[in-house]
Order: sequence, then C-alpha cells, then structure tokens
Amino acid sequence: MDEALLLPVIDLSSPDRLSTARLIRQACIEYGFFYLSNHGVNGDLLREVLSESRKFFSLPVGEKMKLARKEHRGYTALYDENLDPASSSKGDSKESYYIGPLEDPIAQIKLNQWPPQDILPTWRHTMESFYQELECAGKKLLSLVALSLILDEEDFFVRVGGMDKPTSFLRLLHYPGDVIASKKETYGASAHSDYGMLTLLATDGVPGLQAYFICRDKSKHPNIWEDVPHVEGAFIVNIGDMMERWTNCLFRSTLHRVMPAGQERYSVAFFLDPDQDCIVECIPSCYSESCPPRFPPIRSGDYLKERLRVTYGHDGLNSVVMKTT
Ligand SMILES: O=C(O)CCC(=O)C(=O)O
Ligand SMILES: [Fe+2]
Repeated sequence: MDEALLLPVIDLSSPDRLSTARLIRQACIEYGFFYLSNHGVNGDLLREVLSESRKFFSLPVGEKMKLARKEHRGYTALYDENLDPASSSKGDSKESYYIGPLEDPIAQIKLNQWPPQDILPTWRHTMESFYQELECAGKKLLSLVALSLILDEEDFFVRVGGMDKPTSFLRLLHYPGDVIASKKETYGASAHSDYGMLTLLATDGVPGLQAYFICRDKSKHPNIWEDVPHVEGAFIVNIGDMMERWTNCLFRSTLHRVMPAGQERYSVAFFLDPDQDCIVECIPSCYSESCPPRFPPIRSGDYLKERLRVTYGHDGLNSVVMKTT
C-alpha cells in the first residue's frame, strides 16, 4: 500500500457556500469520499457515543440477542452479515446496532429497540441526541450537494420529497481485535457500497477503512484499495448508491471495506436516506442526449428493501414501515 491518500476536507461552516459546493462536486466526482470538518456535532457527545457503544457490545451475547435486529433496528451479531455476497468469507467479523428514525411522541408505532434502562441508563438519550445532531449536519451538507449539482436550487432534495420523513439509520459498529483469520478471507466489513444518499462516519482512530478509488485516467494511477485514515474532529463522508443513481454516476458511490486491524475498533455510521416514498430519478442537469439516464426511476423504500434483502437474505422490514401510501 502506498502512502495514505489525502482526501479533500470540506468545511461545513464556511460562509462561501458556492466555493464549498464546487469543492464537494470535485470530491464527489473524483473520489465519492471526503472529510467533513466544522460540522457542528459536539465532540464530547461523540466520545460519549463511543463509550456507550463499548458498554453495549461488552454485554453478554444473550443480553445483546434480546435486542436482535427487527424492522432493521437492533443488534446484528458477529458474522451475521456479509456485505459482499460475492465473497467466500463466512461473514463479516463485526457486530452492530441499528437505530432508525426517532419516534415522535404521538407516533403509534415504536420500532427502535433500546437496552434496558437499569443496565444502560443514559444509552438511549445519548444515541437520540447524536442522531439528531447528525441529521442536522447531514441536511446542511445535502443542501450543499444540491447546490453542487443544480447550482440555483439548494432545496432540490426537499422539493422532490426526500426530506419529508428521511429514513436515516445510525449504526454502531464493533470490530473485535481478536478475530482468528481463517483460511477463508476475513474482513471486518467486506467490500460494499452504501445504499442511500450520504454516509457520515466517525471512527475511534483505529485504522482499517479502505476505499477502492477508480482513476478515470487509468494511465496515471492503477485502481487500488487505499487507506482512508481517521482525521481527528472530522467525519468521513461518502456518496451512496441512491445519490449515484440521482446523478447518473457523476457522483460515485465508491466501494469500501474494513480490514481487520489486529486491534479492537469502534465506529459509528449515519446513513442519510430519503423519505421512503421519494422517487429517485436522474437529476436533469446530469443527463443529456449523448448521456441518457442509466437507471429507471425507483421508489427509495423499494430500493432499500431490495438491498437489505440481498445483504441479509430478507429485508427485516414489515409492511407497516415500507407500505406505499
Ligand atoms: O466502520 C467503518 O469504518 C465503515 C463501516 C461501513 O462502511 C458501513 O457500515 O457501511
Ligand atoms: Fe459502508
């Protein structure tokens, strides 16, 4: 592996929105990855989230399994998931915990699962606060992404209904350090692209994340897996598949994976996904007669459901969540 690539750093607090949008456009075309600084998410809150995450994953397996993933919320155990169905790996050597959209006080359906308060009293509050702060940063970033694509329409994703009721998921991840490498390939997370619009990722600083950057000018660099190192105080942001569809592959949903670091690792990913009824359809500025849309329009909820079915063998979502209204 060559020395680590330095991805662009986008300052979310910059008052020069147009220049920021141009930088985002360049980063998304070239890499599909960038760092996000000055994002407004409290650093102490992130440390708290990582500490609460550690407490949860340290519980006995039996306790964790009481919260096993239902409706795509809750615990997924070690080797439960294989993000690259084409690989021969026995499953990814990670465990995780999903938290979906937060319930509003009058909602009848409560889908998120929470560890018992007598075991982890401040857990739910910490995760809900973090979810809200990430959603706020994600929405700000999304309006800059819209600006980077359409220039005069910062609320594009709001106008197409993507932000009516976003279906974002927060995912806590734990990669144990003592995984015994079998003869089969073992990955912390096997090669995959994310399904949604944008992913904001925070790590505890332990290395492992790699991305497969495809160089448009193949004479310059071969395609290669590159380390994506942790940058203190910044989120790693990557483009997801729905954004790739929206932009007709102008913005890249780059393959990435997590290699076992021989050391325990914690990370938190926030998948900013559109309202399930939003139709993901090529943005007019991203196609022309010579470059027609590559994908047919698709309902976001249907797309997500299919991707989860491939990853887990079933989507884990019932008709209540995914029904078309
Ligand atoms: O843990 C990481 O660094 C990456 C996790 C990831 O790519 C994912 O959960 O989609
Ligand atoms: Fe990912």
